[in-house]
Amino acid sequence: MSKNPRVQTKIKAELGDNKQQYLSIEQLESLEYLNCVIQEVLRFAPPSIATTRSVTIDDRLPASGIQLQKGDEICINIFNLTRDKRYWKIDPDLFYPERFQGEDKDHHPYALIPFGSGHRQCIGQNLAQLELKAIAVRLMQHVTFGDGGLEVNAGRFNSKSMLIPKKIGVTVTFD
Ligand code: HEM
Repeated sequence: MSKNPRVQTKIKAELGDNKQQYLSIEQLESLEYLNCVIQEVLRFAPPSIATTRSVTIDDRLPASGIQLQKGDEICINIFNLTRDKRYWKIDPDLFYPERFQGEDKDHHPYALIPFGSGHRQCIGQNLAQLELKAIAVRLMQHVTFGDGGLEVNAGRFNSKSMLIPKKIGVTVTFD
């Protein structure tokens, strides 16, 4: 957000006159641009960078022909999928929420799986997204984030199984 004042301005514009009050779940759900921003945050910096699956039968990957054995553990790299240029029309290294309103609206369903997929997908994903929206709205109703400068706000990530911001130093201005 601190590096994208344009995005903050658009969220604030979408909030319109809702500058003070708590919003209902229905109101939060109706904020289309905010929804794109949340999707873009989860794409650009997926908190879980990977998930795993156990192979239950001997199988072969159709495209590459790679042989899988029953009992193998497969790591599905959620982060790499979000940055794979084969699956995104707009440069995936760009933070650009509008992609979900246009060129990347119909992206491959498995190119963006921050909560996993299938019958072991995240049980808390709707709660998590609602919380993210509520927090983002409360912040955007009251403050604007600014770039704290290259030294403290260089971005980047540390990652093991979770993606942790490396250098985030922002200014906070009360509107
Ligand atoms: C931004 C927040 C969150 C992210 C990015 C996230 C991500 C994930 C991912 C990637 C998985 C593995 C899914 C798979 O392998 O297909 C998972 C599983 C799970 N998550 Fe979350 N999660 C979040 C929030 C939550 C919350 C708020 C809860 C509970 C209220 C929750 C509960 C669970 C549980 C119980 C599982 C295991 C499901 C199973 O194995 O059947 N998560 N989550």
